[in-house]
Amino acid sequence: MGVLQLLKSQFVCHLVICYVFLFSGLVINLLQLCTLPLWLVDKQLARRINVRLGYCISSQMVAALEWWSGTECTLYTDPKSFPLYGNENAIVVLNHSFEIDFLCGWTFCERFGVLGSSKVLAKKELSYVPVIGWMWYFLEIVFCKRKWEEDRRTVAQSLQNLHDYPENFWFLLYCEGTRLTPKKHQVSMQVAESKGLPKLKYHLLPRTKGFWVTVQNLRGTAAAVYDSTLNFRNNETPTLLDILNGKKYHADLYVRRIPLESIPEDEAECAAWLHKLYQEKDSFQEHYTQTGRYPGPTVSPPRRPWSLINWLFWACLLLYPLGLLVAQLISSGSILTILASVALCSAASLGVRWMIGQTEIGRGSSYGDKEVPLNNN
Ligand SMILES: CCCCC/C=C\C/C=C\CCCCCCCC(=O)SCCNC(=O)CCNC(=O)[C@H](O)C(C)(C)COP(=O)(O)OP(=O)(O)OC[C@H]1O[C@@H](n2cnc3c(N)ncnc32)[C@H](O)[C@@H]1OP(=O)(O)O
Ligand SMILES: CCCCCCCCCCCCCCCCCC(=O)OC[C@@H](O)COP(=O)(O)O
Repeated sequence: MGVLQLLKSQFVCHLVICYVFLFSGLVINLLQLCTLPLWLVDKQLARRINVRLGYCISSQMVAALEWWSGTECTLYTDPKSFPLYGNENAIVVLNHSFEIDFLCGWTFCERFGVLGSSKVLAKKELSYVPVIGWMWYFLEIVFCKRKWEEDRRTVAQSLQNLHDYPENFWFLLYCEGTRLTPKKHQVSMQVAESKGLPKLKYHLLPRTKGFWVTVQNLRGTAAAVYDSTLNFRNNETPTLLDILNGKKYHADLYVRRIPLESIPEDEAECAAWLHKLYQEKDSFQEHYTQTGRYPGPTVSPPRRPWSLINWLFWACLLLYPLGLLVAQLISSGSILTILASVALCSAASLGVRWMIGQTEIGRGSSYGDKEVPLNNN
């Protein structure tokens, strides 16, 4: 292990990274709150400011992936579609098997200049996560309860609100609805069987209603669906803690651009279209598993310095007062103050650990792992 790698695995480094993330995040959340009155006066300006404030938070996690862990990203895509990426609104359909797939998604957003404005159909529980979840309120992220009867109206309304969004955005949709586990796969294949659909080897059966409602409500706003399949080389399954430890990975992303007009408007036809898409995704995954690559040409969009510059800015801003505080604390010699500070730091560390836990599949929801009573129609 090299010196740098040893340094990256040190707990004190993780504490510093997490301290900067947490405190800058809370400061930014506060600034976002201050933009509330502006929404009434100039909504588009408020949105643009929030895109930049949001960037200051999410790019820190991207910086951890790109600059701290040094993870590399290769894109497999049609060269004719490449110039459109980042220059149009799009719905991104991504496989959901990795703990950091959202982070790799963010990295690609960063490289195509749409990180601050990127959107997702996210489970409601994530809106309560401090920093990230709170930031999402101001970025008009669409939340769902994964209960169609409750979601159908709210999701459609939130999507409609994006019609006049002033910046290009990618809207991420994990149609599988939850992360893949052996149990969830088994249950979802039972559902596939009951619906007379071919079984999928690498994906859960996609939930079609969210896709249909998204496509219908973003017609005229988004130009295309980007069908995306993500994998890591050498069968690796990275976690956020691995990234914090500075472990390097290589992500491969296969993207096909599908014009939105080619997707059927009728709900049942749209559902059938999505099922077919997932069967194709399964075959790309099989190809990757067999050969270690996807079909077609590759390109490695370069990482940009902005995420690192942003992190360095917040680190300088926050580490200096922290240093002064620690020095003052030690020189004060007050055991009570020192104990109170240690307790505060421990609470903050536990809080961040809980946030990291939100990304862990082992701590995931039970959504989709219950046997469902099936009627064969
Ligand atoms: C590469 C570039 C990347 C770019 C990245 C861009 C942006 C990044 C931005 C942010 C990054 C941060 C990421 C944060 C990640 C957070 C992600 C999540 O929270 S995922 C969870 C929430 N999202 C979803 O669930 C979306 C998919 N779900 C749906 O669309 C659902 O339909 C729904 C709208 C949520 C409604 O849920 P509900 O449970 O009510 O679903 P359905 O009505 O669809 O379910 C009933 C339906 O499904 C059949 N069924 C039953 N059991 C199963 C099963 N186990 N598997 C499959 N199907 C099942 C059942 O028979 C019913 O069938 P039918 O429709 O025929 O009636
Ligand atoms: C600079 C780096 C600092 C790192 C330290 C701070 C880490 C803080 C991390 C907060 C992350 C919160 C964003 C969580 C996004 C999780 C995405 C996700 O994958 O959600 C799962 C859902 O899709 C489905 O849920 P399940 O039904 O599988 O359950």
